[in-house]
Amino acid sequence: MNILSPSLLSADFKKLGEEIAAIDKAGAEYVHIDVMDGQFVPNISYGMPVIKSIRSCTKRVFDVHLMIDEPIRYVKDFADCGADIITVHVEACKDVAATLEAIRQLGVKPAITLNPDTPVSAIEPYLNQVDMVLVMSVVPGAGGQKFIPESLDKIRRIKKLLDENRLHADIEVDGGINTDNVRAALDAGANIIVAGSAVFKGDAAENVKKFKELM
Ligand SMILES: O=C(CO)[C@H](O)[C@H](O)COP(=O)(O)O
Repeated sequence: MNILSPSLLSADFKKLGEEIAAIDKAGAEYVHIDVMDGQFVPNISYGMPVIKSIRSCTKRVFDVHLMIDEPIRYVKDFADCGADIITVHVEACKDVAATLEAIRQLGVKPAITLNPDTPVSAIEPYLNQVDMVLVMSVVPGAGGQKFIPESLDKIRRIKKLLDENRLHADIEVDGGINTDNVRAALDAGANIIVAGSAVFKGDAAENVKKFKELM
């Protein structure tokens, strides 16, 4: 089944609860939550207190993407505030295997991601430890950027590696996805779609429905 994970980064923060209720009711299966620390990426977004407070707004899966240095320091805090999936950057961890294992031990699904200029070979050793691989199709740090077309090849290569090794991890794609390119991402092998501005610009419920029809 293909899954939509709207990114709250583009939501209207002054009515976050209403925005989450709208995407939930319209059928989005996940809620994508981008945490930025001003170190791994230049921007700072939001963290544990916000996630804890919105946890009561929905029962949907909280898909937490940590754009932070040394995320192992905080994985327990994110698990405690309601994360169901925690994604860490291969570039941000001193010990990637230990970080993924720490997430697993907390009863949360571990996932790994890589920046657009990081080769697939960097994540290959960890594919047997993760429930999901996130392919960043923009440079992480901000919503509203243009999809990098080479990301489709990356998705295909990761899908091939997973299949060859009989691994069943999901493939998520994040950055610049809209109703014009979502089909290409799915056809390349992604099964979880993150969309921020294409969902929250305009009527979020209507936009979720349009995505779901195409998926
Ligand atoms: O991780 C992100 C940025 O680092 C966002 O999730 C991503 O960019 C989604 O926003 P949009 O769909 O507007 O590109």
